[in-house]
Amino acid sequence: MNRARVFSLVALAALVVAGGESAFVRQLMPVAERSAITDTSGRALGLHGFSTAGSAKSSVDGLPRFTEADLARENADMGTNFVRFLISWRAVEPQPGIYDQAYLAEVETRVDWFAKQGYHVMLDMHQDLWGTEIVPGMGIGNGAPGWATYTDGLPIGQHDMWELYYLDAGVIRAFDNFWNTTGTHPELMDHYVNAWKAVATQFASNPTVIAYDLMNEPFGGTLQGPAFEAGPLTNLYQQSLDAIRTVDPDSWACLEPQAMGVNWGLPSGLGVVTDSRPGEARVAFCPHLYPLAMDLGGGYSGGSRDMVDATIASWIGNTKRTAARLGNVPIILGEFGLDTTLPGALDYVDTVYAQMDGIHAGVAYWSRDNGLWGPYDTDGVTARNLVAAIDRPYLRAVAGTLQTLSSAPDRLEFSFTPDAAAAAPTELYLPAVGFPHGAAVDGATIAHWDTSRRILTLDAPGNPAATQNIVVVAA
Ligand SMILES: CN(C)c1ccc(C(=O)NC[C@H]2N[C@H](CO)[C@@H](O)[C@@H]2O)cc1
Repeated sequence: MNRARVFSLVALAALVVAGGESAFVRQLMPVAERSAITDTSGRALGLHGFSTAGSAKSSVDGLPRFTEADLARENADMGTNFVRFLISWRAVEPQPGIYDQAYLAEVETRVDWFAKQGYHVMLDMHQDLWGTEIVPGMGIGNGAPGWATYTDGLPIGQHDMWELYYLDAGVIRAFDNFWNTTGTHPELMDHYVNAWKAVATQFASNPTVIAYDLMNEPFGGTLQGPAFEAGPLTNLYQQSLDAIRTVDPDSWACLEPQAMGVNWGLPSGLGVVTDSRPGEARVAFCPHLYPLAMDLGGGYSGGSRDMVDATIASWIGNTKRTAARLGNVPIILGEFGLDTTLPGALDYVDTVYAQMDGIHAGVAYWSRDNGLWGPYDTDGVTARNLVAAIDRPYLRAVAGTLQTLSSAPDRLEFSFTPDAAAAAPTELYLPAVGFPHGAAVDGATIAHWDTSRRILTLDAPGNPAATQNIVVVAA
């Protein structure tokens, strides 16, 4: 990325930070335990996986170029257990009020692939730059259907850097019409909400789908910062969750902040979304992390590394505060990723996963597509450097409340408060490279070691009342 582009984006971000959280609000942040995303056995889930896949943005059928064999390879190579699966409004609702049941069935076929491998699926209603029809036939954006695209004839230029399209009047207008900032298309948000209801109707009874990521990287058009996030964005999320709950009482709603600024470590002004379900709310906060300094091309080394580390520190603090404000909700890092040929790229990946361990956040790497950002070469088979970086020890599921977690290539250490009501045991994934002969465990007894899937299962603790401190090392 050239410097001019970076600084134009930073200037935009500066506009956003003005409306960010005040120091006074920060003082009020409650310091309380965040809830967890749980499975049907009541275990707190650790989620490691990929966004699958960017190829769905432009495919005719709206599905990613991803096969069951690709999933088997990913599971064998990296032991992942989670997928942020890209779907699109254009495919769900190709004509106003008409829902493509064949498409939803094709998505469910892929969900069943993940189910067979013991994965958890989050469906991501993906968009970038609004939709494919912002400039008919040019395939610039993705997500929204053509019938919901109203640029009102305002100009859209041509840019080498795709992000700069967000500055074009026609793109901004398409978003302004959707968010009803113009007041001329109040029907669009209603359609979006009902599209989510159609998706939730399809998957409400499918336990493999645990969450709905309500909108990818929302953009407010002329509305930026809290005016957008605490206004129409929170309103859309509330309406979407209310509609989902009429058919699906149990899936989590993952709320993304606006991408502008927040991806880069600035605070989010997202408002509280209430959950009508009986019992604990099932809302999660799902920001993305893309340090602007990484875009300077310096990768994760030298001065660029220092700036990236500062961004990560800011991002962690702001993310924790927003998750607390939303109701001490779980956190999923919905996207992070980079060109892994950049200097220090794998150190960056290690740093991000270590930081996510520290806040018990799930992680979906961007993305599962083949090539320089992904785990496999363009042939989809040859493993790239990223495979070894993502093949790392992690907690798949904890039969209680996680208190602390840290990991290294050949060690995983955690503490948790057991929940006697959990109907399944604590599980860990341990890669072959760090645990070639399995594991030795201090603080618990091993119930089972699945050598082929590399899953370690621990016995329930003898004294469930006490916090358990567990250290897992190579045997
Ligand atoms: C100016 N705005 C609104 C903007 C700028 C930059 C990004 C971005 O890089 N996003 C990071 C990655 N996320 C998408 C998929 O969700 C990928 O295409 C981007 O690389 C987003 C928004």
